[in-house]
Amino acid sequence: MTLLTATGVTKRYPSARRHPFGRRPVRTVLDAVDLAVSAGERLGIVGGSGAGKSTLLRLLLAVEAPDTGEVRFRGRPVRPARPGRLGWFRREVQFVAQDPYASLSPRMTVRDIIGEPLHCLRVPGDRPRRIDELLRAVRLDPALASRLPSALSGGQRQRVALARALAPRPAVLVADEPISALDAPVRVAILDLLREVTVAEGSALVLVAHDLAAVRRACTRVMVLDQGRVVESGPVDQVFHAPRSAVARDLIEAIPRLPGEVAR
Ligand SMILES: Nc1ncnc2c1ncn2[C@@H]1O[C@H](COP(=O)(O)OP(=O)(O)OP(=O)(O)O)[C@@H](O)[C@H]1O
Repeated sequence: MTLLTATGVTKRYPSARRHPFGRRPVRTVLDAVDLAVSAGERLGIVGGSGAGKSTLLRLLLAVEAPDTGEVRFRGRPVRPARPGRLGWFRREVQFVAQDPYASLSPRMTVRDIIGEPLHCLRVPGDRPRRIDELLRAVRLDPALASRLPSALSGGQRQRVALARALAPRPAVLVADEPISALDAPVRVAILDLLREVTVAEGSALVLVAHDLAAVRRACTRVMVLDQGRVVESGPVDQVFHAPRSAVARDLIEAIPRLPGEVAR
């Protein structure tokens, strides 16, 4: 079953003027991108810096609207709207940010952070029980539930962010470079957890990364972006072993080895 789709999405931004009184040139940052995420699927989006990955996520999350094309969830068009109006969509599509040092409220305990979307999105059910279940799912010691984020390591914070995103049982979890702010050994653990916990919770995953090895560890399918265009997509192993685009070949060459991972 197809859940989240982008059809022909294009995004343009004005860039710097070349002359003080000249017209502002417009840059196409995403160019007619198509994407479809099905239930239970784990899609990686890779590309170099400036390829348009974060812009694509902003469109998929209805934070920004595409200039042309559209985003749909279960066939229903999704566009940025007043906060209350997208509640149905926020329950279905949740987000894990890149930096767990910035994305968690410093004054809330772990328990309150994980419970916040249950409260804000009015998710029915036994909330304390769901929070305990999530703490177990992301393998956080229940003793940490009363701590503030400042008393947690980077990896523990990212586990909290993951538990919070999974709390409303989203159909799709979207993660933007969720390991880039973490130390190398912790990265592998978080990637493995992302894979395991999305399978266990029945959520599809969209994972943005610079690094094809990270996507290979967590995802089944990959889409390669370059200068706002999809240059290649397919099963991760196929792209990894027989890349068709120069960009995918370069990304494979640039792979920093994850600890415990053997070279191609
Ligand atoms: N609000 C904006 N206004 C103008 N230009 C923007 C805006 N947002 C993004 N861009 C430009 O769009 C291009 C793509 O940016 P984006 O952040 O989507 O790339 P990315 O693939 O996520 O890069 P990175 O891996 O470095 O985060 C960049 O050249 C960026 O400068």
